[in-house]
Amino acid sequence: MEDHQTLESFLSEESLKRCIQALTEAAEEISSLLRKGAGLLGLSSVNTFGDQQLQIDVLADQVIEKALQKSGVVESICSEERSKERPCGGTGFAVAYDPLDGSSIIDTNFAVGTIFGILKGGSFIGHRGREWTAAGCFVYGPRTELTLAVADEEYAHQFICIPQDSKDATVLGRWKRNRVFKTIESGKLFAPGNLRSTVDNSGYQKLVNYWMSNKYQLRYTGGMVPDVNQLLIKGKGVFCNPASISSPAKLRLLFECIPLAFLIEKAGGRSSNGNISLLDIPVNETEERCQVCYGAKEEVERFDAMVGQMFI
Ligand SMILES: O=P(O)(O)OC[C@H]1O[C@](O)(COP(=O)(O)O)[C@@H](O)[C@@H]1O
Ligand SMILES: [Mg+2]
Ligand SMILES: [Mg+2]
Repeated sequence: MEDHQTLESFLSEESLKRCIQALTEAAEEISSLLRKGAGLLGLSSVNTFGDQQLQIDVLADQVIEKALQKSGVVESICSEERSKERPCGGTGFAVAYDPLDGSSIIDTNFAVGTIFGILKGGSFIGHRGREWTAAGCFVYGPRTELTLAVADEEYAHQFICIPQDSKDATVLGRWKRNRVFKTIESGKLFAPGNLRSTVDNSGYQKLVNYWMSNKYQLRYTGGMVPDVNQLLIKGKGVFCNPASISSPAKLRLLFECIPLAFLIEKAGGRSSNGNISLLDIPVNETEERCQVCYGAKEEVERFDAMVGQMFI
């Protein structure tokens, strides 16, 4: 579908519109920083998860914070770089985000992204993804795109940022809908994260054998945003990142796993931690990590049956 509806006319609720406008402004700035190669080489410090941060991780985090503060509709924020929830100067929403996902593949010039989740109120703690207002991800590749799902709207929607010369164009008017994602079918495409865990996760090893002997096509970049987003675009396949004792869960429940589950389930796919939907797991702490599987119903059911949640 290419109806070119603007993001501005797609969003009907005024305060959500302001929140998403802030995120798109930030994404345009991050995309321009990435194009210039800003902050790629310098290491900054270590975040609350103990990950080494690049300067660009910290820059992207600050760009988003500033934009959300300006919006006036955000009560609290937290991010992968600064994981404690803190006030953001406005009222209306709590926003959680991974400012730059895929830091380890920025130097290779692969596609990377920003992931976000939005909930009405002041905190994510105690709430499940099913209660969220919206979630999405920006993809910074040859094109800058937004994949967005809103609780009150059906399906997941892709918007492309089309730079416009006209000074009159609103920021949201620059984002044009390109596709609507309604279904994820079973299809022979697999994106197997944390493969090292097959060493001591025999269920995952069996699942990989199943994919190989059934001639699935491997499509994995090491960036969660493009690796999960491709399931929507291709309308088929499976992504997973399971855990084992020697290779524990890496992905963050609040900043990465639930937002992408929100998108995938809105598009007719399934998500799981090996047992239940990621949208049914209440956030107890902003730092929680989780194993994940996303994709077509049958693929996620196969993951639950073969891998399950033994190592969570
Ligand atoms: O390279 P690894 O350790 O297997 O991990 C891959 C995963 O790590 C991530 O890069 C983690 O995200 P960050 O870059 O935000 O830390 C995911 O995008 C990806 O799926
Ligand atoms: Mg990440
Ligand atoms: Mg990150």
